[in-house]
Amino acid sequence: MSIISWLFLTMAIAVVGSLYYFLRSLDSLAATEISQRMNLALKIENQHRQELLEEYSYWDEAYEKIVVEHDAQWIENNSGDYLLDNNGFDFSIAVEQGEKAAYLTKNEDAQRLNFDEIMDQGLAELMSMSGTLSTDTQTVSGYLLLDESLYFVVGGPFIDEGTGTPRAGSYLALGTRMDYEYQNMLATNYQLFELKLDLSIKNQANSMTLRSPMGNQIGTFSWKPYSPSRNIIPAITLVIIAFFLVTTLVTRHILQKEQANRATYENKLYFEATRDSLTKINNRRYFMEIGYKEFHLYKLLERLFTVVVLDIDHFKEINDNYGHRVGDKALVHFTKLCCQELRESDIFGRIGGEEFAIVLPNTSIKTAAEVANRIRTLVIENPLHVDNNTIQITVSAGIAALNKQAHFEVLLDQADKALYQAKGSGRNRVMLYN
Ligand SMILES: Nc1nc2c(ncn2[C@@H]2O[C@H](COP(=O)(O)OP(=O)(O)OP(=O)(O)O)[C@@H](O)[C@H]2O)c(=O)[nH]1
Repeated sequence: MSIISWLFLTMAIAVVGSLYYFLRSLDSLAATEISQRMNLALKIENQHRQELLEEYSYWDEAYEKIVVEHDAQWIENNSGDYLLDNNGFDFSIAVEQGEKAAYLTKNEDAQRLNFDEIMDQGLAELMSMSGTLSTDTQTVSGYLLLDESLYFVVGGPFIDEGTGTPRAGSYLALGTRMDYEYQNMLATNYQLFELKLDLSIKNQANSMTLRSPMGNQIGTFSWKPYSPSRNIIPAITLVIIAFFLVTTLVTRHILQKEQANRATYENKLYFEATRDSLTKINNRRYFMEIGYKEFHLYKLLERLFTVVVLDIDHFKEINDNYGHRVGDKALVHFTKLCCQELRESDIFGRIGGEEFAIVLPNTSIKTAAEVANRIRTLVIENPLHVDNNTIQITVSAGIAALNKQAHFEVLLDQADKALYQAKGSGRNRVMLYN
């Protein structure tokens, strides 16, 4: 795997790890918040119901009509339908003089309740707890299990409006059945999810225990923990995938561009190191390098191997008569003409100012002479046309073939000697070394 791939892998692990930690923390925070919200919900509901109870027990007329006058009609109307319907209670119960008399009104949902059951299942405790309180209202609340349903009950004595003191021997309690409707109301008002009341006693996460006035566990309220991660994960996953996709594409693009640049640069370097800058054919150094290798290979294989050295005749005159720029054009022109006569396998190079050499593998000295003569003829037939001048060029060539020479330079030197003879014999001719 490349360093980049390792880098990506490490980055991906770090991102996923951090995200996992972040989402876990988020979920845990949310779970704590929901649990706090649940506690607050029950506290607020408790407070609200206690305030309603206080309002009623501070009402002297209620005390007079219920405890003193026993006005059944008044009781029915005021602590009955009105109180229950308008404030969400399911029953109200007024107890007088240590249970001597009781007035119980209840709505349809609490029809099966009776006074004794309510007293037995916890109201007696509530009353005794109220009595021990030194507060003005002596209001107490608690959960009671009545007729297999859980009720939230608030209770306290009637209060003398004038003196503000509890009236001894009187007690008023209001109960709310914790039914589906009540749970629904809690869920909606306090943004809680999937609230469930369970009468079996379980100690589990995301739940709270409900206790009777005496502190006994009588039920469990559980809720669904809110997991923000579930909502965020698809979006985050998309963002991560998009991020890695874009990063991968951009990196790939940059690397490819870099590679292409490097390849172009290397090609350029290679070209500059091996080619003659004017004619673009092999320079002397590179010609000698590959010529040397081919020479030894063909010597080993005992195959035909010939070298031709070419030199433009009286080139100095071209320079002198038309200038160096035209001289350069003549060199390029000559090179192009030579190339027309050469094979792919031939090695052509500029080995001096106006001196060129060709390595002809698998070629006899006779064939090499034919090639050299074809070049010579082509050069004569194609004078250089420049700046309205027609410049006739001729070339002389010397040829040597591989036989017993130990080095490539020796062969080249022999071809050069033949060239010298060609020059000496009047130029524009091809001579063989012998
Ligand atoms: N324009 C141009 N001239 C060059 C270049 N390289 C060498 N020369 C010139 O080529 C000429 C070669 O002259 P000589 O060596 O006297 O040979 P010649 O005039 O060709 O005469 P022979 O070879 O004897 O036929 C010199 O004047 C060099 O300055 C080049 O790259 N461009």
